[in-house]
Amino acid sequence: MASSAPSLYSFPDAQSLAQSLRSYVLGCQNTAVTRHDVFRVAVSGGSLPSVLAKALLAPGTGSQEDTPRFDKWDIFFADERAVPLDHEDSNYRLLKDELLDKIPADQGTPRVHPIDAEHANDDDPQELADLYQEELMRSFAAKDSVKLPVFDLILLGCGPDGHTCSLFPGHELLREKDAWVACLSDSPKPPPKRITLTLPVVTHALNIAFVATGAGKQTIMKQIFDAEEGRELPSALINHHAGDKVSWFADHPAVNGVAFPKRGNL
Ligand SMILES: O=C1O[C@H](COP(=O)(O)O)[C@@H](O)[C@H](O)[C@H]1O
Repeated sequence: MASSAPSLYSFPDAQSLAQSLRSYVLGCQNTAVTRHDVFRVAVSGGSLPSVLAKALLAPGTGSQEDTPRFDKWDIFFADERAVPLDHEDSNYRLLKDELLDKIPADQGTPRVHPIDAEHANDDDPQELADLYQEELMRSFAAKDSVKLPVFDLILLGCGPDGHTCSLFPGHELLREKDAWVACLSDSPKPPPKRITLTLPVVTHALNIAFVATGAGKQTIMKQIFDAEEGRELPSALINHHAGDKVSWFADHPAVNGVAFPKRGNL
């Protein structure tokens, strides 16, 4: 269990949320590039890619610290659906349409590591999970002894049921201790076959950010932050295990009525 609490930022509108998310992500980028000349980030699907694109594609101040350096980015996926990369359910396709295809040429080209269902047997999502774990091992394990990958940043969404990545409430995958990447064939949210980073990998990241917007998230946000019975929700487990490494970027409608202390600025 982490010793300290996550930060919950609340913004009046999409514009101010995007501005703060930009500062946060570029802060993580700059620290990572200074430290090891690469920024290793995992990205979710759902509502996250469009908010991230709004943050990163906006004109910046022109200062060095406010400039995306996509040539230094290694982009991985926090979860993916076992569908072709051009399928409308693909998280890769979503990120490509919202962000990757719109990056200005002078900001460089990221190295993108999709979870590509074409590389595995259709009926066997475990094969796809194994292949992606090998991809992570190639990227993170300079030595054979790396126990868990250390992402510089993992960007997460939170579903109205409290799921994050493809880790769903009450699902046995929440007890996974060894695998870096896991599969499921019984996702309660369609499509059923999915690949996901596991809880130990997510909580091992240096920084973890959730984006949760809209009144549709209000009930689950109260459960995650205020209610005893919400403690076992996947998003709450990440708060619990990663503590102050976790920052939530929410808008006012999503956190209306949440008692947990909220901040207005980074
Ligand atoms: O199915 C998924 O849902 C979550 C949450 O999506 P949101 O639209 O409520 O933000 C998302 O983070 C995940 O990547 C995706 O596969």
